[in-house]
Amino acid sequence: MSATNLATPVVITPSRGRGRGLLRTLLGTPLGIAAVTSVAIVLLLALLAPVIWGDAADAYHTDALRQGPSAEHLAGTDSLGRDILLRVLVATRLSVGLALGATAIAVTLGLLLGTLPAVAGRRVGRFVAAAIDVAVAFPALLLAIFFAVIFGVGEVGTMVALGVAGGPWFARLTLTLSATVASRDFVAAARVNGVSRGRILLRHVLPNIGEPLAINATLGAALNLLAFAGLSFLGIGVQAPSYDWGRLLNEGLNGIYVNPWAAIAPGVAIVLAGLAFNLTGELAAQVIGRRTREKAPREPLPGPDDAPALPVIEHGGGDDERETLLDVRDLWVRFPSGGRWVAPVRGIDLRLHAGESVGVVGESGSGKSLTALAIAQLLQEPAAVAARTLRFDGHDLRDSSSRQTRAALADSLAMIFQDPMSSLNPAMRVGPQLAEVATAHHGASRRGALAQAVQQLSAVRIPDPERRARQYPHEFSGGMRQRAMIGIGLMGTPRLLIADEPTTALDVTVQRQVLELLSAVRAEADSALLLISHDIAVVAGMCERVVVMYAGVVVEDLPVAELLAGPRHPYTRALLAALPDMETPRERPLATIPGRPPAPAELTGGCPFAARCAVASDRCREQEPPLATLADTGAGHRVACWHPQAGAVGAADVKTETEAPR
Ligand SMILES: Nc1ncnc2c1ncn2[C@@H]1O[C@H](COP(=O)(O)OP(=O)(O)OP(=O)(O)O)[C@@H](O)[C@H]1O
Repeated sequence: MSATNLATPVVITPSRGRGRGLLRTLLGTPLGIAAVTSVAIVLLLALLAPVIWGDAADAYHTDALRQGPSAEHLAGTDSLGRDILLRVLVATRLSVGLALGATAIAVTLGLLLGTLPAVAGRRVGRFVAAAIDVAVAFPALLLAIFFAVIFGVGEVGTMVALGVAGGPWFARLTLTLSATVASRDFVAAARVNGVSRGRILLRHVLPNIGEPLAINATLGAALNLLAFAGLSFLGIGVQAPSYDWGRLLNEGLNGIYVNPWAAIAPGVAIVLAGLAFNLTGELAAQVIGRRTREKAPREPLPGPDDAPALPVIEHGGGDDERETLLDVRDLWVRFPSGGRWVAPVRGIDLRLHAGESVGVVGESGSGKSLTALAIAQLLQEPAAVAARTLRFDGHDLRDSSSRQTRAALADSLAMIFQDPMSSLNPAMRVGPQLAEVATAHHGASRRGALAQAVQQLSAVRIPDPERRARQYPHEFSGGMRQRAMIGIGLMGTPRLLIADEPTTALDVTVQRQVLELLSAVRAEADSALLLISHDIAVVAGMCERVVVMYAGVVVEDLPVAELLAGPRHPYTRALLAALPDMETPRERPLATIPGRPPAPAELTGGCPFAARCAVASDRCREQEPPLATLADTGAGHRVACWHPQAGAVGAADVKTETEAPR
């Protein structure tokens, strides 16, 4: 047994969440059955074997000394004629009990030590953290032997020794996990609200690290089982007349040439019990990891999974003769929810030409981000994505497992997220983060890539780029971080930039600068832009075309010029009419669209905007209108409405809160 194995927990940090019935689901898997059955057998033996076979295992058979396996003694007898199999079974209680006891001590000690820096003052905290680091540096086996001598050779002394030796590992784990949680915003908020350190630890930190600790404790128990057997084998652990598997193994090895089963039987027991604990640890990890996942509902998936693919369109609808860069038709995103499928994105049609800038607007929850993530192939299980056409730059994205498709996405599509702090690596300097793209995609040398990174930082208007390239993201302001993200996006040769609310986290002046920069640099690079925003004014200022989304569908797709002249869908008109301008009377309340968009699970089949629409009819409530070109609009203007409006937008297009929806 290696010293590093001894009571050294394997660190598993599972995802968090709550769910029901998952344990039952897991019991249906081979791993679940194996783990539960094996651990149940081990525990039952530990409980019952000494009661049932305790006396028989101690009985001497002077007529059968050191015998091999026979019908009477299945694994043979030892030098005093005692039945080896019965002794192995009876030893389960002591072996498992001591391993669990040592684990309990290690976990308790680890929790106490690991959380002390969080509750004690800074100086004490630093001292404890340093002491833990020093203790972890010692080989755990040597520590255990050292403590066994101090606490006294024997089962209790060795159990305490093993627990104390394993404590620093759990303390280090607790310290690392709680430091990660302690830096989260909800802990900072609790601190600002005057919550005491002890309460923060109990209410906010420990519940968030309990699961990984529990899993590692289970795996630690398996390692302690092996460690205890090892120490007993060395003569430090359990002393005669008591016996555990380690002692039986030691005794068996003395007569291995006469009866090999005397050594094999306790060896097998150690391996099987260790395996049972390991399987339980694995099972615990899976149970916790899967708790957030919903089971796939039995009902058929809504959407175009079995529908034939649509023919490729080289030049998208309208009069635009530019090459079609992105062609999305009938795109669906579905999630399992409460035993049903819900579809927050329901058959989106979207086309982008090379170099074109298109804005996607809509209220929160309309499916804008999911659409972008589905296009960039960033959605994972349990999301189910399907489309009749999903082509980008000549590649069928539905075949995202193909190497060429992945390479095309990596090189030609760049994504800029809402929060640059979470999309930049906090442990890496900014320059190397930009340089990584040049190294990965263009095989640039380290030095060459860094020079390109500095150039790019300068191109996205970051002052003193050489110095800034050597800094970490936390040393940048929010606006500079977002510029750096834009810089990263432009390090490759992106044909399409998808920017998902790129300025939401920034203040108004910086927002404007970042948007102007985005507009300028993408025009220079001749990249197309898909700008997602809830601000129709921003989109109108930056894009050639606007796609308006509502409750998972596109309700209007129109050129910006027609948006200003007067859109046709009542929702688009209401969005525009609700925009305040310099002439909006200050004494009047701001106009709002009363009500809220329906959640994906609340959709009933009619037009999703009907409940909030001033011109909705019975037909609207019963039948969902298709997205179509109207007789009096150009091919580049499509609307999904049974009663499209005309003319300039006015106050009548938006209701105030006092007006009830019809
Ligand atoms: N993992 C998920 N499981 C179930 N539903 C989800 C999941 N992710 C998103 N949704 C639902 O999908 C809908 C659309 O979400 P999405 O993030 O695309 O909205 P959005 O238009 O980008 O909103 P925002 O402007 O607030 O970012 C929401 O109702 C959301 O609750």
